Amino acid sequence: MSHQSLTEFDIIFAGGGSTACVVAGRLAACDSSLKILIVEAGEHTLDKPAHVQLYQFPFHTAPTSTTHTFHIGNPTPRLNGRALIVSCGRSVGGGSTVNFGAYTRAPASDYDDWAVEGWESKNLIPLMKKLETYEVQPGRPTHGYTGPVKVSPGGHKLGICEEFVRVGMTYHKRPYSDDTNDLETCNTYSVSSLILLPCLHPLTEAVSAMGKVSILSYLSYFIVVMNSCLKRYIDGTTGKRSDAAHCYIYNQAQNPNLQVWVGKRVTRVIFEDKRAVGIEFTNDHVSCPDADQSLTIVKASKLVVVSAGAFGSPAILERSGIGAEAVLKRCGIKPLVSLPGVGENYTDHNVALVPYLAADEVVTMDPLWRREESATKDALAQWTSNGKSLIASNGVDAKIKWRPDSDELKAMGSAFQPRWNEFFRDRPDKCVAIFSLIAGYIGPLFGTLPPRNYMMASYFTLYPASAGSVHIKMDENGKEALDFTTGFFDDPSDIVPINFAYKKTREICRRMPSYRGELADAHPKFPEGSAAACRETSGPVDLNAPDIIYTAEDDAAIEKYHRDCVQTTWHSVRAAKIA
Ligand SMILES: Cc1cc2nc3c(=O)[nH]c(=O)nc-3n(C[C@H](O)[C@H](O)[C@H](O)COP(=O)(O)OP(=O)(O)OC[C@H]3O[C@@H](n4cnc5c(N)ncnc54)[C@H](O)[C@@H]3O)c2cc1C
Repeated sequence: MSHQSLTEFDIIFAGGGSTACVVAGRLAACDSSLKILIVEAGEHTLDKPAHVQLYQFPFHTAPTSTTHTFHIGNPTPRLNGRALIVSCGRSVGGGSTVNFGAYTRAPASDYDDWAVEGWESKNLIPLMKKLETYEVQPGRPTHGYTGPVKVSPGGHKLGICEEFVRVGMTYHKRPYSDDTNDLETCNTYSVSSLILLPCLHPLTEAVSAMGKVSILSYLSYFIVVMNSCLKRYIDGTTGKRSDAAHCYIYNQAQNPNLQVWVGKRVTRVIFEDKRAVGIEFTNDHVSCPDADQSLTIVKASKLVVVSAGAFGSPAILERSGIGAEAVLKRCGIKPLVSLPGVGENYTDHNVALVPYLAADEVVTMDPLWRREESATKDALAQWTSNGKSLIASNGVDAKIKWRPDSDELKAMGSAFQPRWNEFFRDRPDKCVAIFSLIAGYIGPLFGTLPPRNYMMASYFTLYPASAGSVHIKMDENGKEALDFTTGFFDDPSDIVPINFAYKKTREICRRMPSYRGELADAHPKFPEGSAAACRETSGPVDLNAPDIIYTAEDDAAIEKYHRDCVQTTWHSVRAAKIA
Protein backbone atom coordinates (compact mmCIF):
# COMPACT_ATOMS: atom_id res chain seq x y z
CA MET A 1 0.00 0.00 0.00
CA SER A 2 2.30 2.75 -1.19
CA HIS A 3 0.81 4.54 -4.16
CA GLN A 4 3.25 7.42 -4.60
CA SER A 5 1.09 9.00 -7.32
CA LEU A 6 -0.31 11.92 -5.34
CA THR A 7 1.94 14.85 -4.59
CA GLU A 8 -0.43 17.06 -2.63
CA PHE A 9 -2.63 15.96 0.22
CA ASP A 10 -5.40 17.26 2.43
CA ILE A 11 -3.92 15.80 5.59
CA ILE A 12 -0.42 14.56 6.37
CA PHE A 13 0.55 12.46 9.38
CA ALA A 14 4.20 12.83 10.40
CA GLY A 15 4.88 9.38 11.91
CA GLY A 16 2.75 6.30 11.19
CA GLY A 17 2.46 4.59 14.58
CA SER A 18 -0.49 3.52 16.70
CA THR A 19 -2.14 6.92 17.02
CA ALA A 20 -1.65 7.95 13.41
CA CYS A 21 -3.13 4.70 12.07
CA VAL A 22 -6.27 5.01 14.20
CA VAL A 23 -6.91 8.67 13.36
CA ALA A 24 -5.96 8.46 9.67
CA GLY A 25 -7.93 5.24 9.24
CA ARG A 26 -11.04 6.68 10.81
CA LEU A 27 -10.84 9.85 8.72
CA ALA A 28 -10.38 7.82 5.52
CA ALA A 29 -13.27 5.51 6.39
CA CYS A 30 -15.46 8.54 7.10
CA ASP A 31 -14.63 10.35 3.85
CA SER A 32 -12.78 8.34 1.21
CA SER A 33 -12.27 11.45 -0.94
CA LEU A 34 -9.91 12.93 1.65
CA LYS A 35 -6.34 12.69 0.39
CA ILE A 36 -4.41 11.42 3.39
CA LEU A 37 -0.68 10.67 3.63
CA ILE A 38 1.10 8.85 6.43
CA VAL A 39 4.89 9.28 6.42
CA GLU A 40 6.63 6.60 8.49
CA ALA A 41 10.32 6.04 9.25
CA GLY A 42 9.96 2.25 9.55
CA GLU A 43 8.71 -0.42 7.19
CA HIS A 44 5.37 -2.05 6.35
CA THR A 45 4.05 -4.75 8.67
CA LEU A 46 1.22 -6.21 6.61
CA ASP A 47 0.82 -9.93 7.43
CA LYS A 48 4.47 -10.26 8.49
CA PRO A 49 4.80 -13.17 10.96
CA ALA A 50 7.21 -11.16 13.15
CA HIS A 51 4.36 -8.74 13.81
CA VAL A 52 1.17 -10.79 13.69
CA GLN A 53 2.52 -13.63 15.87
CA LEU A 54 2.47 -12.18 19.37
CA TYR A 55 5.02 -14.59 20.87
CA GLN A 56 7.71 -12.91 18.74
CA PHE A 57 7.58 -9.62 20.65
CA PRO A 58 10.89 -10.14 22.56
CA PHE A 59 12.81 -10.61 19.30
CA HIS A 60 12.02 -7.03 18.29
CA THR A 61 13.89 -5.68 21.31
CA ALA A 62 17.25 -7.19 20.28
CA PRO A 63 19.93 -4.46 19.89
CA THR A 64 20.20 -5.20 16.15
CA SER A 65 16.45 -4.83 15.57
CA THR A 66 15.25 -2.34 12.95
CA THR A 67 11.64 -2.44 14.20
CA HIS A 68 12.57 -0.52 17.34
CA THR A 69 14.31 2.85 17.59
CA PHE A 70 16.76 2.91 20.51
CA HIS A 71 17.22 6.12 22.49
CA ILE A 72 20.17 6.40 24.85
CA GLY A 73 19.47 8.34 28.03
CA ASN A 74 22.05 10.55 29.72
CA PRO A 75 24.02 8.67 32.40
CA THR A 76 22.67 9.38 35.87
CA PRO A 77 23.89 8.73 39.43
CA ARG A 78 20.34 7.64 40.33
CA LEU A 79 20.96 4.59 38.12
CA ASN A 80 24.53 4.15 39.37
CA GLY A 81 25.93 5.96 36.34
CA ARG A 82 23.95 3.93 33.81
CA ALA A 83 22.84 5.37 30.46
CA LEU A 84 19.43 3.73 30.22
CA ILE A 85 18.30 2.78 26.73
CA VAL A 86 14.62 3.28 25.97
CA SER A 87 13.25 2.03 22.67
CA CYS A 88 9.95 2.47 20.89
CA GLY A 89 8.25 0.94 17.85
CA ARG A 90 9.45 1.76 14.35
CA SER A 91 7.12 0.51 11.64
CA VAL A 92 3.66 1.10 10.21
CA GLY A 93 1.51 0.69 13.31
CA GLY A 94 4.38 1.71 15.61
CA GLY A 95 4.35 0.26 19.10
CA SER A 96 1.11 -1.62 18.49
CA THR A 97 2.93 -3.95 16.06
CA VAL A 98 5.84 -4.88 18.34
CA ASN A 99 4.52 -4.53 21.88
CA PHE A 100 3.52 -7.13 24.46
CA GLY A 101 -0.09 -6.80 23.29
CA ALA A 102 -1.36 -6.62 26.86
CA TYR A 103 -4.81 -5.08 27.13
CA THR A 104 -4.47 -2.68 30.03
CA ARG A 105 -6.77 0.31 30.38
CA ALA A 106 -6.19 3.29 32.63
CA PRO A 107 -8.59 4.04 35.49
CA ALA A 108 -11.31 6.63 34.96
CA SER A 109 -9.64 9.08 37.34
CA ASP A 110 -6.63 9.37 35.02
CA TYR A 111 -8.85 11.08 32.45
CA ASP A 112 -10.86 13.04 34.99
CA ASP A 113 -7.65 14.38 36.55
CA TRP A 114 -6.91 16.22 33.31
CA ALA A 115 -9.85 18.46 34.14
CA VAL A 116 -10.26 19.33 30.47
CA GLU A 117 -13.81 19.82 29.33
CA GLY A 118 -14.90 17.11 26.91
CA TRP A 119 -12.02 14.77 27.86
CA GLU A 120 -13.57 13.38 31.05
CA SER A 121 -13.87 9.58 31.31
CA LYS A 122 -17.63 9.74 30.73
CA ASN A 123 -17.01 11.35 27.35
CA LEU A 124 -14.14 9.05 26.42
CA ILE A 125 -15.69 5.70 27.33
CA PRO A 126 -17.96 5.73 24.24
CA LEU A 127 -14.85 6.20 22.09
CA MET A 128 -13.01 3.39 23.89
CA LYS A 129 -16.01 1.16 23.25
CA LYS A 130 -16.09 2.12 19.59
CA LEU A 131 -12.49 0.99 19.21
CA GLU A 132 -12.82 -2.58 20.43
CA THR A 133 -14.57 -5.90 20.06
CA TYR A 134 -14.32 -7.40 23.53
CA GLU A 135 -14.47 -11.11 22.77
CA VAL A 136 -14.07 -12.09 26.38
CA GLN A 137 -17.50 -11.61 27.95
CA PRO A 138 -20.72 -10.13 26.58
CA GLY A 139 -22.68 -7.24 28.01
CA ARG A 140 -20.00 -5.40 29.97
CA PRO A 141 -21.01 -1.72 30.19
CA THR A 142 -17.57 -0.17 29.64
CA HIS A 143 -16.50 -2.54 26.87
CA GLY A 144 -17.31 -2.37 23.17
CA TYR A 145 -18.50 -5.16 20.89
CA THR A 146 -18.33 -3.83 17.33
CA GLY A 147 -14.96 -2.10 16.99
CA PRO A 148 -12.05 -3.15 14.75
CA VAL A 149 -9.56 -3.96 17.54
CA LYS A 150 -10.14 -7.47 18.84
CA VAL A 151 -9.55 -8.21 22.50
CA SER A 152 -9.38 -11.88 23.49
CA PRO A 153 -7.50 -14.28 25.78
CA GLY A 154 -5.12 -15.24 22.99
CA GLY A 155 -3.93 -18.70 22.33
CA HIS A 156 -3.05 -20.79 25.34
CA LYS A 157 -3.68 -21.33 29.03
CA LEU A 158 -0.52 -21.05 31.09
CA GLY A 159 -0.96 -22.97 34.35
CA ILE A 160 2.13 -21.45 35.92
CA CYS A 161 0.50 -18.02 35.80
CA GLU A 162 -2.53 -19.36 37.60
CA GLU A 163 -0.26 -20.58 40.37
CA PHE A 164 0.83 -16.97 40.80
CA VAL A 165 -2.78 -15.84 41.13
CA ARG A 166 -3.75 -18.64 43.49
CA VAL A 167 -0.82 -17.99 45.82
CA GLY A 168 -1.34 -14.24 45.51
CA MET A 169 -4.95 -14.53 46.62
CA THR A 170 -4.15 -16.71 49.62
CA TYR A 171 -0.75 -15.47 50.74
CA HIS A 172 -1.17 -11.85 49.62
CA LYS A 173 -4.83 -11.80 50.68
CA ARG A 174 -6.33 -9.97 47.75
CA PRO A 175 -9.60 -10.96 46.05
CA TYR A 176 -10.05 -12.18 42.52
CA SER A 177 -11.63 -10.18 39.73
CA ASP A 178 -12.34 -11.25 36.18
CA ASP A 179 -12.13 -7.73 34.72
CA THR A 180 -9.43 -5.33 35.82
CA ASN A 181 -9.94 -3.17 32.74
CA ASP A 182 -13.38 -1.75 33.44
CA LEU A 183 -11.73 1.59 34.41
CA GLU A 184 -12.49 1.03 38.10
CA THR A 185 -11.32 -2.31 39.47
CA CYS A 186 -8.04 -2.32 41.30
CA ASN A 187 -6.09 -4.37 43.85
CA THR A 188 -7.43 -7.73 42.69
CA TYR A 189 -5.71 -10.68 41.10
CA SER A 190 -6.76 -11.74 37.66
CA VAL A 191 -5.85 -14.81 35.69
CA SER A 192 -5.85 -16.29 32.24
CA SER A 193 -8.17 -19.23 32.45
CA LEU A 194 -8.75 -22.15 34.71
CA ILE A 195 -6.51 -25.15 34.67
CA LEU A 196 -5.95 -25.75 38.35
CA LEU A 197 -8.88 -26.62 40.51
CA PRO A 198 -8.54 -25.50 44.10
CA CYS A 199 -7.29 -28.17 46.38
CA LEU A 200 -8.61 -28.14 49.91
CA HIS A 201 -5.39 -26.80 51.34
CA PRO A 202 -5.41 -23.31 49.81
CA LEU A 203 -9.14 -23.00 50.36
CA THR A 204 -8.72 -23.77 54.04
CA GLU A 205 -5.88 -21.31 54.17
CA ALA A 206 -8.06 -18.72 52.53
CA VAL A 207 -10.90 -19.23 54.99
CA SER A 208 -8.64 -18.79 57.95
CA ALA A 209 -6.66 -15.95 56.50
CA MET A 210 -9.35 -13.75 54.99
CA GLY A 211 -12.43 -11.92 56.02
CA LYS A 212 -15.87 -13.03 54.82
CA VAL A 213 -15.92 -10.76 51.79
CA SER A 214 -12.56 -12.02 50.63
CA ILE A 215 -13.66 -15.63 50.98
CA LEU A 216 -16.63 -14.91 48.75
CA SER A 217 -14.36 -13.29 46.22
CA TYR A 218 -12.05 -16.28 46.43
CA LEU A 219 -14.91 -18.67 45.82
CA SER A 220 -16.22 -16.55 42.99
CA TYR A 221 -12.80 -16.99 41.37
CA PHE A 222 -13.58 -20.62 40.74
CA ILE A 223 -17.05 -19.85 39.45
CA VAL A 224 -16.20 -17.10 37.01
CA VAL A 225 -12.72 -18.16 36.05
CA MET A 226 -13.87 -20.50 33.29
CA ASN A 227 -14.82 -17.42 31.31
CA SER A 228 -12.08 -15.13 32.44
CA CYS A 229 -8.64 -14.30 31.21
CA LEU A 230 -5.96 -11.71 31.02
CA LYS A 231 -6.79 -10.04 27.79
CA ARG A 232 -4.66 -9.33 24.80
CA TYR A 233 -4.89 -7.41 21.56
CA ILE A 234 -5.41 -10.69 19.70
CA ASP A 235 -8.13 -11.78 17.32
CA GLY A 236 -9.56 -14.83 19.10
CA THR A 237 -10.47 -16.52 15.81
CA THR A 238 -7.31 -16.03 13.75
CA GLY A 239 -4.90 -15.80 16.71
CA LYS A 240 -3.27 -12.78 15.04
CA ARG A 241 -2.17 -9.56 16.73
CA SER A 242 -4.86 -6.90 16.49
CA ASP A 243 -2.75 -3.79 15.87
CA ALA A 244 -3.54 -0.30 14.67
CA ALA A 245 -2.09 -0.80 11.18
CA HIS A 246 -4.06 -3.96 10.37
CA CYS A 247 -7.26 -2.76 12.04
CA TYR A 248 -7.38 0.75 10.58
CA ILE A 249 -5.08 1.09 7.54
CA TYR A 250 -4.35 -2.18 5.75
CA ASN A 251 -8.06 -2.99 5.64
CA GLN A 252 -8.56 0.08 3.42
CA ALA A 253 -6.07 -0.90 0.70
CA GLN A 254 -8.73 -0.25 -1.93
CA ASN A 255 -8.72 3.50 -1.17
CA PRO A 256 -6.05 5.20 -3.38
CA ASN A 257 -6.48 8.42 -1.41
CA LEU A 258 -5.04 6.82 1.73
CA GLN A 259 -1.30 6.54 1.19
CA VAL A 260 1.53 5.30 3.38
CA TRP A 261 5.10 6.23 2.53
CA VAL A 262 7.59 4.07 4.42
CA GLY A 263 11.30 4.47 5.14
CA LYS A 264 10.88 8.26 5.26
CA ARG A 265 12.01 10.34 8.19
CA VAL A 266 10.14 13.61 8.71
CA THR A 267 12.60 16.38 9.51
CA ARG A 268 10.20 19.24 10.14
CA VAL A 269 6.82 20.80 9.52
CA ILE A 270 6.75 23.53 6.88
CA PHE A 271 4.97 26.73 7.88
CA GLU A 272 3.67 29.74 5.96
CA ASP A 273 3.48 32.38 8.65
CA LYS A 274 2.16 30.27 11.49
CA ARG A 275 0.08 27.94 9.37
CA ALA A 276 1.37 24.39 8.81
CA VAL A 277 1.29 23.68 5.07
CA GLY A 278 3.38 20.55 4.68
CA ILE A 279 6.36 18.53 5.83
CA GLU A 280 9.98 18.07 4.89
CA PHE A 281 11.39 14.53 4.90
CA THR A 282 14.37 12.44 3.89
CA ASN A 283 15.17 8.75 3.54
CA ASP A 284 15.38 7.06 6.91
CA HIS A 285 18.97 5.94 7.51
CA VAL A 286 17.94 2.70 9.30
CA SER A 287 15.24 1.58 6.89
CA CYS A 288 17.19 2.73 3.82
CA PRO A 289 20.86 2.82 4.87
CA ASP A 290 22.18 3.26 1.32
CA ALA A 291 19.69 5.86 0.10
CA ASP A 292 20.63 9.51 -0.28
CA GLN A 293 19.68 11.96 2.45
CA SER A 294 18.31 14.73 0.24
CA LEU A 295 15.28 16.62 1.54
CA THR A 296 11.84 16.58 -0.09
CA ILE A 297 8.75 18.63 0.68
CA VAL A 298 5.16 17.45 0.41
CA LYS A 299 2.21 19.78 0.92
CA ALA A 300 -0.99 19.47 2.96
CA SER A 301 -3.91 21.79 2.25
CA LYS A 302 -5.90 21.18 5.44
CA LEU A 303 -3.85 19.72 8.27
CA VAL A 304 -0.48 18.41 9.39
CA VAL A 305 -0.63 15.98 12.31
CA VAL A 306 2.57 15.37 14.28
CA SER A 307 2.15 11.75 15.40
CA ALA A 308 5.68 10.46 15.84
CA GLY A 309 5.42 9.28 19.44
CA ALA A 310 7.05 10.48 22.65
CA PHE A 311 10.51 10.81 21.05
CA GLY A 312 9.74 11.67 17.43
CA SER A 313 7.09 14.32 18.06
CA PRO A 314 9.09 16.72 20.28
CA ALA A 315 12.07 16.37 17.93
CA ILE A 316 9.97 17.29 14.87
CA LEU A 317 8.39 20.23 16.72
CA GLU A 318 11.78 21.58 17.82
CA ARG A 319 13.27 21.21 14.34
CA SER A 320 10.25 23.20 13.12
CA GLY A 321 10.98 26.07 15.52
CA ILE A 322 8.41 25.15 18.15
CA GLY A 323 9.75 24.68 21.65
CA ALA A 324 11.78 26.27 24.41
CA GLU A 325 13.83 29.19 23.11
CA ALA A 326 17.02 28.02 24.84
CA VAL A 327 16.84 24.59 23.15
CA LEU A 328 16.19 26.13 19.72
CA LYS A 329 19.00 28.64 20.18
CA ARG A 330 21.50 25.92 21.13
CA CYS A 331 20.61 24.11 17.90
CA GLY A 332 20.64 27.25 15.75
CA ILE A 333 16.95 26.93 14.88
CA LYS A 334 14.91 30.03 14.15
CA PRO A 335 12.10 30.18 16.74
CA LEU A 336 8.56 30.18 15.39
CA VAL A 337 6.50 29.57 18.52
CA SER A 338 7.82 29.67 22.07
CA LEU A 339 6.45 26.54 23.78
CA PRO A 340 8.70 25.66 26.72
CA GLY A 341 6.71 22.49 27.50
CA VAL A 342 7.83 20.72 24.30
CA GLY A 343 10.13 17.84 25.27
CA GLU A 344 9.57 18.34 29.01
CA ASN A 345 7.71 16.09 31.49
CA TYR A 346 8.92 12.86 29.89
CA THR A 347 7.59 9.93 31.90
CA ASP A 348 7.74 6.14 31.68
CA HIS A 349 6.85 3.32 34.03
CA ASN A 350 9.80 1.84 35.93
CA VAL A 351 10.03 -1.95 35.67
CA ALA A 352 12.13 -4.74 37.16
CA LEU A 353 12.04 -8.24 35.64
CA VAL A 354 13.33 -10.78 38.15
CA PRO A 355 14.00 -14.37 37.01
CA TYR A 356 13.22 -17.57 38.89
CA LEU A 357 13.80 -21.21 38.03
CA ALA A 358 10.70 -23.22 37.16
CA ALA A 359 9.86 -26.92 37.22
CA ASP A 360 10.68 -29.02 34.18
CA GLU A 361 7.12 -30.23 33.76
CA VAL A 362 5.33 -26.85 33.43
CA VAL A 363 4.60 -25.13 30.15
CA THR A 364 6.52 -21.90 29.60
CA MET A 365 7.37 -19.80 26.56
CA ASP A 366 11.07 -20.67 26.86
CA PRO A 367 11.27 -23.25 24.04
CA LEU A 368 9.68 -20.77 21.64
CA TRP A 369 11.74 -17.84 22.86
CA ARG A 370 14.87 -20.01 22.47
CA ARG A 371 13.64 -20.69 18.92
CA GLU A 372 13.66 -24.46 19.45
CA GLU A 373 12.69 -25.91 16.12
CA SER A 374 10.31 -28.71 17.06
CA ALA A 375 8.41 -26.73 19.73
CA THR A 376 7.98 -23.82 17.33
CA LYS A 377 6.90 -26.09 14.48
CA ASP A 378 4.24 -27.79 16.60
CA ALA A 379 2.91 -24.51 17.99
CA LEU A 380 2.82 -23.00 14.50
CA ALA A 381 0.93 -25.98 13.10
CA GLN A 382 -1.76 -25.67 15.74
CA TRP A 383 -1.94 -21.88 15.39
CA THR A 384 -2.27 -22.17 11.61
CA SER A 385 -5.13 -24.62 11.97
CA ASN A 386 -7.19 -22.88 14.66
CA GLY A 387 -5.50 -19.63 15.78
CA LYS A 388 -4.65 -21.13 19.15
CA SER A 389 -1.33 -22.17 20.79
CA LEU A 390 1.53 -20.27 22.39
CA ILE A 391 2.12 -18.46 19.10
CA ALA A 392 -0.81 -16.22 20.12
CA SER A 393 0.51 -15.69 23.65
CA ASN A 394 2.81 -13.17 25.28
CA GLY A 395 3.43 -15.41 28.29
CA VAL A 396 1.81 -12.97 30.70
CA ASP A 397 -1.37 -14.45 32.10
CA ALA A 398 -1.50 -13.21 35.68
CA LYS A 399 -1.38 -9.87 37.36
CA ILE A 400 -2.51 -7.60 40.14
CA LYS A 401 -2.92 -3.85 39.93
CA TRP A 402 -1.55 -3.43 43.42
CA ARG A 403 -2.36 -0.89 46.11
CA PRO A 404 -0.61 -1.33 49.45
CA ASP A 405 -2.68 -2.02 52.55
CA SER A 406 -1.85 -0.37 55.87
CA ASP A 407 0.68 -3.06 56.87
CA GLU A 408 2.45 -2.78 53.56
CA LEU A 409 2.51 1.01 53.73
CA LYS A 410 4.07 0.74 57.17
CA ALA A 411 6.67 -1.72 55.89
CA MET A 412 7.55 0.67 53.06
CA GLY A 413 8.57 3.31 55.58
CA SER A 414 8.19 7.05 55.66
CA ALA A 415 9.79 7.86 52.28
CA PHE A 416 6.66 6.85 50.36
CA GLN A 417 4.04 8.17 52.80
CA PRO A 418 3.82 11.78 51.48
CA ARG A 419 3.42 10.53 47.90
CA TRP A 420 0.74 8.09 49.03
CA ASN A 421 -1.16 10.77 50.97
CA GLU A 422 -0.97 13.36 48.26
CA PHE A 423 -1.59 11.22 45.18
CA PHE A 424 -2.99 7.74 45.85
CA ARG A 425 -4.92 7.67 49.10
CA ASP A 426 -8.07 9.38 47.84
CA ARG A 427 -8.04 7.86 44.36
CA PRO A 428 -9.03 4.24 44.98
CA ASP A 429 -8.97 3.29 41.29
CA LYS A 430 -5.27 4.09 40.96
CA CYS A 431 -2.76 1.35 41.68
CA VAL A 432 0.81 1.94 42.78
CA ALA A 433 2.28 -0.88 40.71
CA ILE A 434 1.39 -3.86 38.56
CA PHE A 435 2.84 -7.21 39.61
CA SER A 436 2.70 -9.95 37.03
CA LEU A 437 4.25 -13.26 36.13
CA ILE A 438 5.96 -13.88 32.82
CA ALA A 439 6.08 -17.55 31.91
CA GLY A 440 9.62 -17.67 30.56
CA TYR A 441 12.85 -15.70 30.44
CA ILE A 442 13.17 -12.48 28.40
CA GLY A 443 16.00 -10.63 30.19
CA PRO A 444 19.54 -9.54 29.26
CA LEU A 445 20.99 -13.04 29.78
CA PHE A 446 18.80 -14.24 26.90
CA GLY A 447 20.71 -16.77 24.80
CA THR A 448 23.34 -17.47 27.48
CA LEU A 449 21.27 -19.43 30.01
CA PRO A 450 20.95 -23.22 30.24
CA PRO A 451 17.92 -24.47 28.29
CA ARG A 452 15.43 -25.09 31.10
CA ASN A 453 12.19 -23.50 32.30
CA TYR A 454 12.13 -20.04 33.83
CA MET A 455 9.56 -17.59 35.10
CA MET A 456 9.93 -13.90 35.81
CA ALA A 457 8.31 -11.69 38.39
CA SER A 458 7.61 -8.36 36.72
CA TYR A 459 6.70 -5.26 38.71
CA PHE A 460 6.34 -1.72 37.46
CA THR A 461 5.20 1.48 39.07
CA LEU A 462 2.33 3.27 37.37
CA TYR A 463 2.74 6.85 38.55
CA PRO A 464 6.39 7.68 39.23
CA ALA A 465 6.78 11.20 40.58
CA SER A 466 9.99 11.80 38.61
CA ALA A 467 9.98 13.30 35.15
CA GLY A 468 12.66 13.64 32.48
CA SER A 469 12.98 15.40 29.14
CA VAL A 470 13.58 14.72 25.44
CA HIS A 471 15.19 17.42 23.32
CA ILE A 472 17.33 17.66 20.24
CA LYS A 473 20.92 18.85 20.54
CA MET A 474 23.97 19.25 18.33
CA ASP A 475 26.83 16.83 19.04
CA GLU A 476 30.53 17.72 18.89
CA ASN A 477 30.54 17.04 15.12
CA GLY A 478 27.65 19.42 14.55
CA LYS A 479 25.22 16.54 13.91
CA GLU A 480 21.81 16.36 15.47
CA ALA A 481 21.53 14.04 18.47
CA LEU A 482 19.12 13.41 21.32
CA ASP A 483 19.41 15.02 24.72
CA PHE A 484 17.37 12.52 26.71
CA THR A 485 16.99 12.49 30.47
CA THR A 486 14.88 9.59 31.70
CA GLY A 487 14.34 11.09 35.15
CA PHE A 488 14.15 7.56 36.60
CA PHE A 489 14.36 7.60 40.42
CA ASP A 490 15.09 11.35 40.58
CA ASP A 491 12.30 11.56 43.14
CA PRO A 492 13.37 9.43 46.13
CA SER A 493 9.83 8.11 46.67
CA ASP A 494 9.87 6.25 43.32
CA ILE A 495 12.25 3.47 44.30
CA VAL A 496 10.39 2.61 47.52
CA PRO A 497 7.51 0.57 46.01
CA ILE A 498 9.95 -1.09 43.61
CA ASN A 499 12.12 -2.27 46.53
CA PHE A 500 9.02 -3.49 48.34
CA ALA A 501 7.74 -5.27 45.24
CA TYR A 502 10.93 -7.34 45.00
CA LYS A 503 10.23 -8.81 48.44
CA LYS A 504 6.50 -9.30 47.93
CA THR A 505 6.75 -10.96 44.52
CA ARG A 506 9.59 -13.16 45.78
CA GLU A 507 7.36 -14.37 48.62
CA ILE A 508 4.63 -15.19 46.10
CA CYS A 509 6.99 -16.96 43.68
CA ARG A 510 8.62 -19.13 46.36
CA ARG A 511 5.18 -20.46 47.32
CA MET A 512 4.23 -21.45 43.77
CA PRO A 513 4.27 -25.22 43.15
CA SER A 514 6.48 -24.75 40.08
CA TYR A 515 9.12 -22.65 41.90
CA ARG A 516 12.59 -24.17 41.85
CA GLY A 517 14.60 -21.29 43.30
CA GLU A 518 16.10 -18.02 42.11
CA LEU A 519 18.37 -17.38 39.15
CA ALA A 520 20.94 -15.99 41.58
CA ASP A 521 23.08 -14.15 38.99
CA ALA A 522 20.14 -11.91 38.17
CA HIS A 523 19.01 -11.11 41.74
CA PRO A 524 20.42 -8.68 44.31
CA LYS A 525 23.86 -9.65 45.59
CA PHE A 526 23.07 -10.29 49.25
CA PRO A 527 26.00 -10.37 51.69
CA GLU A 528 27.66 -13.66 52.56
CA GLY A 529 25.54 -15.68 54.99
CA SER A 530 22.39 -13.58 54.47
CA ALA A 531 19.06 -15.29 55.11
CA ALA A 532 17.94 -13.72 51.83
CA ALA A 533 20.62 -15.51 49.77
CA CYS A 534 19.35 -16.77 46.41
CA ARG A 535 19.75 -20.37 45.30
CA GLU A 536 18.25 -23.22 43.30
CA THR A 537 15.88 -25.44 45.31
CA SER A 538 13.88 -28.61 44.77
CA GLY A 539 10.48 -27.04 45.37
CA PRO A 540 8.40 -24.30 46.99
CA VAL A 541 8.19 -23.37 50.65
CA ASP A 542 4.96 -23.98 52.53
CA LEU A 543 2.20 -21.42 52.07
CA ASN A 544 2.53 -20.62 55.79
CA ALA A 545 6.30 -20.35 55.82
CA PRO A 546 7.60 -17.20 57.46
CA ASP A 547 8.62 -14.34 55.18
CA ILE A 548 12.32 -13.83 54.52
CA ILE A 549 13.77 -11.31 56.94
CA TYR A 550 15.96 -8.73 55.25
CA THR A 551 18.69 -6.90 57.17
CA ALA A 552 19.70 -3.30 56.46
CA GLU A 553 22.58 -4.68 54.32
CA ASP A 554 20.11 -6.83 52.39
CA ASP A 555 17.91 -3.78 51.81
CA ALA A 556 20.93 -1.90 50.50
CA ALA A 557 21.62 -4.78 48.10
CA ILE A 558 18.03 -4.62 46.81
CA GLU A 559 18.24 -0.88 46.30
CA LYS A 560 21.57 -1.18 44.45
CA TYR A 561 20.08 -3.95 42.31
CA HIS A 562 17.20 -1.76 41.23
CA ARG A 563 19.44 1.19 40.43
CA ASP A 564 21.56 -1.21 38.35
CA CYS A 565 18.70 -3.03 36.65
CA VAL A 566 15.49 -0.97 36.49
CA GLN A 567 14.45 -0.49 32.91
CA THR A 568 11.87 1.01 30.61
CA THR A 569 8.40 -0.49 30.34
CA TRP A 570 8.31 1.10 26.85
CA HIS A 571 5.46 3.34 28.01
CA SER A 572 7.07 6.68 27.15
CA VAL A 573 4.60 9.56 27.37
CA ARG A 574 3.97 13.26 27.96
CA ALA A 575 6.88 14.76 26.00
CA ALA A 576 4.97 16.67 23.32
CA LYS A 577 3.01 19.29 25.22
CA ILE A 578 1.05 21.40 22.78
CA ALA A 579 -0.03 24.38 24.87
C1 LIG B 1 8.15 -3.18 23.48
C2 LIG B 1 6.87 -2.46 23.83
C3 LIG B 1 5.94 -3.09 24.65
C4 LIG B 1 4.73 -2.43 24.97
N1 LIG B 1 3.75 -3.13 25.59
C5 LIG B 1 2.49 -2.62 25.62
C6 LIG B 1 1.40 -3.42 26.00
O1 LIG B 1 1.54 -4.59 26.29
N2 LIG B 1 0.16 -2.84 26.04
C7 LIG B 1 -0.03 -1.53 25.68
O2 LIG B 1 -1.18 -1.05 25.73
N3 LIG B 1 1.01 -0.75 25.30
C8 LIG B 1 2.24 -1.27 25.23
N4 LIG B 1 3.28 -0.52 24.75
C9 LIG B 1 3.07 0.93 24.51
C10 LIG B 1 2.31 1.26 23.22
O3 LIG B 1 2.72 0.44 22.17
C11 LIG B 1 2.59 2.74 22.92
O4 LIG B 1 2.10 3.50 24.00
C12 LIG B 1 1.92 3.23 21.65
O5 LIG B 1 2.35 2.47 20.55
C13 LIG B 1 2.27 4.70 21.44
O6 LIG B 1 1.61 5.15 20.28
P1 LIG B 1 2.10 6.44 19.51
O7 LIG B 1 1.28 6.57 18.29
O8 LIG B 1 2.16 7.59 20.46
O9 LIG B 1 3.63 6.15 19.13
P2 LIG B 1 4.23 4.94 18.30
O10 LIG B 1 3.29 3.82 18.19
O11 LIG B 1 5.59 4.69 18.87
O12 LIG B 1 4.36 5.55 16.83
C14 LIG B 1 5.26 6.56 16.49
C15 LIG B 1 5.72 6.26 15.07
O13 LIG B 1 6.35 7.41 14.56
C16 LIG B 1 7.47 7.01 13.80
N5 LIG B 1 8.41 8.13 13.78
C17 LIG B 1 9.09 8.69 14.82
N6 LIG B 1 9.80 9.74 14.40
C18 LIG B 1 9.56 9.86 13.07
C19 LIG B 1 10.00 10.77 12.07
N7 LIG B 1 10.83 11.77 12.35
N8 LIG B 1 9.57 10.59 10.81
C20 LIG B 1 8.72 9.55 10.49
N9 LIG B 1 8.27 8.65 11.40
C21 LIG B 1 8.69 8.83 12.67
C22 LIG B 1 8.01 5.78 14.53
O14 LIG B 1 8.81 4.98 13.68
C23 LIG B 1 6.73 5.11 14.99
O15 LIG B 1 6.28 4.15 14.08
C24 LIG B 1 4.51 -1.11 24.48
C25 LIG B 1 5.47 -0.48 23.68
C26 LIG B 1 6.61 -1.15 23.33
C27 LIG B 1 7.61 -0.46 22.42
